[in-house]
Order: sequence, then C-alpha cells, then structure tokens
Amino acid sequence: MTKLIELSGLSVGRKGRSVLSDVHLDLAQGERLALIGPNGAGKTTLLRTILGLEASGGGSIRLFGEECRTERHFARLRPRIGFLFQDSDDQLFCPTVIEDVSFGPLNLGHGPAAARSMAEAALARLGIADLADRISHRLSGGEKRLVCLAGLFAMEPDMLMLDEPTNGVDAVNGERLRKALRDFPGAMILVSHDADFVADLATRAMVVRDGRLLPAEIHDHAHTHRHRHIHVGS
Ligand SMILES: Nc1ncnc2c1ncn2[C@@H]1O[C@H](COP(=O)(O)OP(=O)(O)OP(=O)(O)O)[C@@H](O)[C@H]1O
Repeated sequence: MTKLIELSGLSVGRKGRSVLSDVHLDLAQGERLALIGPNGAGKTTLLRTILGLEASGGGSIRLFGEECRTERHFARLRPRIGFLFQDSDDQLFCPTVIEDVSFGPLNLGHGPAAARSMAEAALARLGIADLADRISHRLSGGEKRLVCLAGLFAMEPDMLMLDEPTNGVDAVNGERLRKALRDFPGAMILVSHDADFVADLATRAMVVRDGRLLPAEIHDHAHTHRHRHIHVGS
C-alpha cells in the first residue's frame, strides 16, 4: 500500500546551522505517530518541511507516493493534510468562528450552504457548536485550539499533522479532542509534550534529538500513586 509520507535522507538548515539531518520516516495509513523531543529540537521544523513550508537542504519528500520538489507539487497535495499550527492565532483570521471553519471547504470549491453545513458538523464533532457565532479572536486559548481543529475536520483531509493540539485545553475539552481524534479514520502525526495524550492516542513514537529522528517507546502503564488535587470549594 502507498505510504502517506516517505522521507529519505532529509536535511534542513537555517542560517548555516543544521537543524535536521539524515531524517528517514515512513508513515502508513492508519498510523498515529507521536513526535516528541525537547524544545527547539526541530519538531515544528520537520512538520513545516514535510508540507513544503520550509525548504529542505537535501534528501527527498514523497507525499501520497508522489515526489515533492517544487512548490507546485506541495501546493497540490497540501489540502489533503490538515495542519494544526502551534499557535492558534496563526490559523484563525476570519471575524467569526463559523466563517473561519467554513473557509477551508469554501476554498476547496464547496458552495456557501455546503461549506456552512460541513463547518457546523465539524464544530458539533468537537462539542463546540455553541461557539459558531463568536468572534474568533475573543475566544479563550483552549477554545481557539478546538476551533482550529474543527477547521481541519471541515476540510475532510486524508491525514492530520497536529503541533501541540492539547496546549491550553482543559480536561473536559481535552477528552472531546481525544475522542474526535480517536474517531478520525486517517493517519496523523502528533507533536506533543503531553505524555498522557501521547500514551492514549499514538500507535508509535519517534524522538527528534540532536537533529536526528529516532524510534522512541511509548510508556503506557497503570500504577497507583499519590495525586495532589486542587479542590474548588463553595
Ligand atoms: N523562523 C526561524 N528562524 C530562525 N530559527 C528558527 C525559526 N524557527 C525556529 N527556529 C529555530 O530552529 C530550531 C528548531 O525549532 P522548532 O520550532 O522546529 O523546534 P521544536 O522541536 O518544535 O520546539 P518546541 O518543542 O519548543 O515547539 C530552534 O533552534 C529554533 O530556535
């Protein structure tokens, strides 16, 4: 079966400094790959390079079986990959939530009524239908995260690349987000520092360290331990 992403000997540099070198990766249908690693390791850079938003310094990138070398190749395949930016404010730019979430389907050529119903369905899938008429830039950080994700779902992508999806998301919304991702049938790459989230969702993990991409283990174990809780009393 065709791999969704194939990276071979990929390197990325910035201002004469190597950020990633000799990166190899195959992503197959149905996989949920967690990308972990310390701050500044190059996880976001890797996602952006896969999408052709960052220039590679060598090696090859194949998306859905097609070699991507120029912006023309990337631009044609990019709509099939829903990319959640690390910063929600880079993703939201329409006045209202429903306009933001409808933007993708409209851009893909759906008519206004169809785009609106795709957007409403995406918001409902994340349990945030009530945010539809809110002003995008006045949402809370966690609400923005979910709205951005709804914007990706509305485009019905083949796969997702999510940069810190749980950032700023509370426990209730976090559970909604996990359920929506579990139900998403396509493959995904999850960049996350949230170990519980990774253990819950990912089918395998890799770590970016010292410019290399290496296999990593997912620690998924149950144990009894002490918790410190904050109780909000009345
Ligand atoms: N636009 C830019 N110009 C110059 N250097 C940059 C730029 N963006 C990122 N970098 C640098 O490239 C390196 C990799 O950054 P990147 O954002 O990919 O790391 P990351 O693993 O995603 O980190 P984090 O976990 O903190 O999000 C870092 O040293 C960072 O400072």
